[in-house]
Amino acid sequence: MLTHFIGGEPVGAGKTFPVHDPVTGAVIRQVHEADPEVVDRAVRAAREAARDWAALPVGERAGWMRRLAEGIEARFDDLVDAEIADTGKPIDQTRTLDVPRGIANFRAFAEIAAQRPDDAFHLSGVLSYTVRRPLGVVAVIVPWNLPFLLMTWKLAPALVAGNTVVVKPSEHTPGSAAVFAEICADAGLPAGVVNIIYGYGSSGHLLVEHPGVDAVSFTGSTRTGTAIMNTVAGRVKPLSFELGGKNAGLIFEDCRLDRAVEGTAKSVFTNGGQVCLCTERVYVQRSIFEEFCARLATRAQEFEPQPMISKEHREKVLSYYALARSEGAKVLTGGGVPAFGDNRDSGYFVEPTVVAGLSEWSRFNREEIFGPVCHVAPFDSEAEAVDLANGSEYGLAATLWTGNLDRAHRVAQRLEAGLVWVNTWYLRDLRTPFGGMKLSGIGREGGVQSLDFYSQPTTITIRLEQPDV
Ligand SMILES: NC(=O)c1ccc[n+]([C@@H]2O[C@H](COP(=O)([O-])OP(=O)(O)OC[C@H]3O[C@@H](n4cnc5c(N)ncnc54)[C@H](O)[C@@H]3O)[C@@H](O)[C@H]2O)c1
Ligand SMILES: O=C/C=C/C=C(\O)C(=O)O
Repeated sequence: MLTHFIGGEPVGAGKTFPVHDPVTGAVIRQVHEADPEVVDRAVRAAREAARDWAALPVGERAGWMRRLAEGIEARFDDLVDAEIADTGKPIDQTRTLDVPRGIANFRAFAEIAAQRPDDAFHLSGVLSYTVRRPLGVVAVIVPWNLPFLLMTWKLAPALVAGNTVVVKPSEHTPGSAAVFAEICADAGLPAGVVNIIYGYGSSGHLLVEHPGVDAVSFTGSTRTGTAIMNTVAGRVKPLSFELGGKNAGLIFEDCRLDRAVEGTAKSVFTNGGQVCLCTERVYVQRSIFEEFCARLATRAQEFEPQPMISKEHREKVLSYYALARSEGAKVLTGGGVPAFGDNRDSGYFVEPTVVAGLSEWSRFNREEIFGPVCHVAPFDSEAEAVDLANGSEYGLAATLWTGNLDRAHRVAQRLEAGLVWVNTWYLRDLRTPFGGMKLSGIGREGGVQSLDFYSQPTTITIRLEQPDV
């Protein structure tokens, strides 16, 4: 039974809900669900801890971040196990991406914060400088696809900037957050600096609307982002939103085809397509279209299927497979449910899928699916490729494959996306701005952009005595 972590203590109040193993569908844990009383208790604990935490020198908070990174290292295997149990992710990915990024997130923000200078401006005897102070209590609401990576990506900068936090992980993936609560307690982190509560969207709603919450940092769907924005509008709480995507991949005839096929396959099928950065629209220059499609379809068949997070999400993805057919698509590979002949048949798997032949205006090509699936379409000119990529209401990420350096820069700078990868995908430098345009989000996190969101400046202006010379 997982209990909330509030004021440094386990709190086991409230109703409970089950978490399922996506590989087999079996119930693997029961978790307490945060009701209004629990949410209030967590926010109060965070408020009580806020003043002392904010008063620590940033170097000391950076020291805490390094200790948390060490704590994660010490519990590495437990975190891997918890993450795999809740998500069914491949162990290789969990050991090389999800958990290491938790460590890297704390280390990176410790350095960035400790080294950041404040601004100062001097002009004609007027000196202005800024001091930054934390926002107070930040609600951190995160999804199920990269649970530990995304939680720590927000926690580290929020904490090092001097805020205290109440985190609500996804109802599907509380396990790694529960291990992290133990890490905070074992490290001796002051009580109330990190509070973790569990529950569905209804618990998240109670948290963001609580008057003791000063700001909301949210990663999840555009639909939930809209709901949160409405909830907090009356109190004009600062929001950071990392939302959905409908990301394009552009494959030019001058690319290294083997790398483009492999990279595109990874960008479509990694984590079962359940990464906001995954490619769902692939545009290929006509001269190499047939060959590229054939090779991508072959590569899709080799991918070890990863389960969808839940029965409902699997139904959603399968409904898009059906939609593709009803909208007139040609299915190049997949489109169904794999049969294993063992207990995985009661899990939440779908086949990696590639389809073609749909209009840009089809629902399939406009809506985020969040599964191991893409649509492939040909283009004739660079200008057309850019227009096709930009013809989406989303603007999170884009990937382009070309051997022409001029083209790479020209196209990358014209794409309406917060992130553009050239001849690679999901390669990260944690100091860079991360986030999306249009329906994909508000603001950027990463590096000093995170510190800017999780703090607010006061500008102090002083008229200096003019020297008598
Ligand atoms: N841009 C990014 O960096 C990024 C990263 C990962 C995932 N995502 C997006 O996340 C989505 C998949 O995750 P999901 O299905 O868990 O998203 P979701 O929006 O359904 O849920 C995200 C979180 O919000 C909570 N929540 C739901 N309703 C709420 C409400 N009314 N008020 C407050 N909290 C509420 C959920 O319980 C969960 O913890 C996809 O759209 C994906 O693109 C974006
Ligand atoms: O599913 C979305 C992935 C988001 C990734 C990050 O926020 C990151 O790598 O920092």
